[in-house]
Amino acid sequence: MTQPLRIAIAGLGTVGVGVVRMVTAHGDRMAARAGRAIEITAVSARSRTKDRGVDLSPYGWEDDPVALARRDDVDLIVEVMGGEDGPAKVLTETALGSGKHVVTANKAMMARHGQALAELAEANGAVLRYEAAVAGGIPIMKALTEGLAGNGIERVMGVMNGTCNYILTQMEQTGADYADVLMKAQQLGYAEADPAFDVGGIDAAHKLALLAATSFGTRVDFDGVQIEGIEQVSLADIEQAREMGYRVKLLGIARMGEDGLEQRMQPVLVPASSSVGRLDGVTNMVIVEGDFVGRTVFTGPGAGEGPTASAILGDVIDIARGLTVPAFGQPAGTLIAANRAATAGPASHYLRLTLTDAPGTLAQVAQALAKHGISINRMRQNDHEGEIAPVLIVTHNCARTDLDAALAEIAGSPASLAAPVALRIEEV
Ligand SMILES: NC(=O)C1=CN([C@@H]2O[C@H](COP(=O)(O)OP(=O)(O)OC[C@H]3O[C@@H](n4cnc5c(N)ncnc54)[C@H](O)[C@@H]3O)[C@@H](O)[C@H]2O)C=CC1
Ligand SMILES: N[C@@H](CC=O)C(=O)O
Ligand code: NA
Repeated sequence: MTQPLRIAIAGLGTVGVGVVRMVTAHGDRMAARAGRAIEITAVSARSRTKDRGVDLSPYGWEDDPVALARRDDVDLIVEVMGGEDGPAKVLTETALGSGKHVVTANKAMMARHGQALAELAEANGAVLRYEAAVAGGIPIMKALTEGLAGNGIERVMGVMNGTCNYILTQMEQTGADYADVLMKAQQLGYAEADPAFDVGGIDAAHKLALLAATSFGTRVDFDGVQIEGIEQVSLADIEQAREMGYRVKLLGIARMGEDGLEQRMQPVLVPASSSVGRLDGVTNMVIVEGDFVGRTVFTGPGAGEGPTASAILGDVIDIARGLTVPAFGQPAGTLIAANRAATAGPASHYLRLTLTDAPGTLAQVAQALAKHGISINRMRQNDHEGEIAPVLIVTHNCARTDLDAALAEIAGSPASLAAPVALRIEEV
């Protein structure tokens, strides 16, 4: 009979408690599938006495999470504390350094230190997996490193932050206030410990950097991601976009071209009828375009207790089975440092301008756009009262640098009463 795989859990918040519940609920099923029992032997968190609604009495306890990696009765660490550096990183290094496997949900740590950690794992015959870190419950890392491994990947993109998609869709559907919806996302266990990571696009950028590295065989380059969050997206833009047939999404795109690796995470407009446009709530979507397979689309819950525990235990079962896929799908030493591509290509843009309601104002706008070679595809001025005229414009394809130059001119004119809003329209 094969020995059980003995796991220790560092962190007993949303995800850690989910892992305890899932092992308790499906221990027999997982043992049957893995061919050996999966046993929790020890746990660690900040508070030993907090009531988490699960029975921790069968497990050993460590006040110091790093001590879990030194225990003789632990083969694998589930790291679900979070934090780019600090105890999560020390624990992971200690475990891998002594040949213990690590399964982590920590995208911040992996996006910053993934290369070094993957090298450490391989040097010590340990396995490092992080399915839960990328698009929560969607088994996208497994798809990339196994099912799609024969392909050359040309582009990978998608919606990768459940909190942001929840906020954007709740605001659209209920007209609710941004701060209230963010608080609800926190209560539901979707948000990061610091939700600025979610709304600032940083969490999704961590995931995009990990997807890009695995897709293109490159060293993870988080600093190479151009990041814009959803903080500046207003209810007005969400509503106007909907009226014009679009929805606002925090979309990430990674593309490997002759000019290098382009990685960007930003709020964009997508056609409301597209697969990305139809995503609601905490749902994520990752689209992978491979040279032989074509376009593949993966969708599912991107955050929350159950989906994240599901991803963690998928990795644990693979390790219990003896699967030793490298962290980025190929030996860490073979990953190459990619050049960064200069800019995103031209695209159509949505503009919302707040102008004085006076003769000649629109002509000035058209002139400023024309001066920078930008032509107007659609323009709309809704009914309004008083002296303030909201104007919506959809441009034809244009370079963002040209658009920014035109918008700077418009913003500097006395006819402009508020900073112009510009959002890229992405064909997905
Ligand atoms: N909540 C979610 O839906 C998802 C979370 N993740 C990731 O999973 C990890 C955990 O997330 P949550 O469970 O939501 O966080 P949480 O804040 O609910 O729980 C964190 C747990 O770690 C413990 N902890 C934190 N720092 C510690 C330290 N220095 N020493 C000892 N214990 C410490 C806390 O006591 C708590 O039990 C993070 O890396 C997060 O990015 C990944 C995917 C989805
Ligand atoms: N805060 C993250 C959690 C999962 O990765 C999100 O909202 O997607
Ligand atoms: Na995943």
